[in-house]
Amino acid sequence: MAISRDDLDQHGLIIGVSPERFRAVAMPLLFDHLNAQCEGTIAVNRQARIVWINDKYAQKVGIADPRTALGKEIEEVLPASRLREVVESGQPSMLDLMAFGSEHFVVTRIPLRDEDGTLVGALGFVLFDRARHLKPLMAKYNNLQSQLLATQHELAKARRARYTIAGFIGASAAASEVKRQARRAAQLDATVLIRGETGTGKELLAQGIHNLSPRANGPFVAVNVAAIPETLVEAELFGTAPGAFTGAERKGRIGKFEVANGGTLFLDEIGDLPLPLQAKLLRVLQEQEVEPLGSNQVKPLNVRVIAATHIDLEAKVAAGQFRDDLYYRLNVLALRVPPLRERASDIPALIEHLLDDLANRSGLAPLELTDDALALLCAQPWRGNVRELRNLLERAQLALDGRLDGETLRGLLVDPVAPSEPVPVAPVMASPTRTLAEQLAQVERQALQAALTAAAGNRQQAAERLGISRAGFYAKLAQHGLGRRG
Ligand SMILES: Nc1ncnc2c1ncn2[C@@H]1O[C@H](COP(=O)(O)OP(=O)(O)OP(=O)(O)O)[C@@H](O)[C@H]1O
Repeated sequence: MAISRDDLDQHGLIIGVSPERFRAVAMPLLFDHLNAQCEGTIAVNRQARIVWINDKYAQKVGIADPRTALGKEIEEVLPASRLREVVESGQPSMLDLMAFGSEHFVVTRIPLRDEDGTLVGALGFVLFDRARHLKPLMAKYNNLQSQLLATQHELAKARRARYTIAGFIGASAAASEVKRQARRAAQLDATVLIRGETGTGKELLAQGIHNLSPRANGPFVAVNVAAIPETLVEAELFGTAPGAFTGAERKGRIGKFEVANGGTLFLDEIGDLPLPLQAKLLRVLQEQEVEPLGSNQVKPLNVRVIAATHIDLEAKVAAGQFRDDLYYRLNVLALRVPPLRERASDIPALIEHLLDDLANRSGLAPLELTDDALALLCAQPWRGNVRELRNLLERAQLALDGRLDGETLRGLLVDPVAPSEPVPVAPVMASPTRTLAEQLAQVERQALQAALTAAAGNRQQAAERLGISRAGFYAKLAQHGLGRRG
């Protein structure tokens, strides 16, 4: 049965043909056309087993005799095929990319129904294979795909904590104590509250705790609560459900709690968390499940929270601005990071570390400090702590030609404090948990640093103050990792 000339009017339009007859004629034609034009055709039955495959397709996928494929489950021959979904859902998949080995085919899949409309199988056509027609498009697709993979890799890397507890530079009693507490916190899985002025290294320690904890392979996600507009904090932390909002949020957003699942969430400036959200955070911490905004479904979580603050949280609790139950929940393990002025003996080692780090990052040679510049640096109060010190050294490195002397430094400091009295060294507390050798080493290191500070960085004088030879002094500096500088 075909459409005859009598079925056409003078314009060539088909007339007087019933839709059933038209369909009966067109269907086999369409199939023949697709079969001939396409790069391959395959059919499966209701169980997604192959019932037919044309020679072209068989050849493309390396099957010498198409009959050997018959009866096999589709995935056995085409591992990435989604024909099974089509036979199960009855829905076509009009255009898709299907991977085969290192190639990608552009495919279309349609369900096959019998005369009663009952689903009996599915047909798959390879519209184009990558090699012949779609090279430019596929090159673009492959390029985007590899860019996506690289970005995902970068993101995962960025979410890995960079710092370790050992990377927290300082051997003063105060620095050693906070590192000891951080190591202990890494062994436990409880919530941690890190207190300390701005720039003292709270985030660095949080990363160090994460890195030393059993969660080290999970993500480390940092959120600065104070940096997010109040109206967005809830969505940022807990996420939003799809459809809960219009515009950009329509698709829903994954909250930072979910991003940190399996790892650690660092909540910086926790004191700035709006009161209504404090209740929600408390619930998340207690229940270990999150309910995205606009959703009525809870998602289970496994996140450790490390919070940090530079403000007097107890005063906020007393003023009714911070929930006391949340305060107690966060304060399970409390760490206080000392300000730099309480551990001035650590300044020379910190300077050395920061200069090396800046040199590594910039590709420039490390800045050389003269003895008077070092002494001047050691005498400053550093209200912005290590961050301020780092920023100053960075500015100096960019502005100067590899060498920083006292006079130039005075020009860079806002309100320079002259080095006069030696910076007091925090006393070492005798500890029953550390060995005698460790405690003696700590005292020795502090003595070296104090002598250096008192001698304004002059090593000969520092050695004399300590009553040891210059060579002996240098050997001890090296032994304590205080190295050469200036
Ligand atoms: N003990 C340290 N050893 C080495 N680098 C440090 C140390 N403390 C701080 N830094 C460096 O100083 C900078 C500030 O540290 P960090 O961001 O951890 O401070 P913070 O206390 O979290 O600051 P804020 O309260 O402002 O968020 C970072 O570049 C960090 O690497």
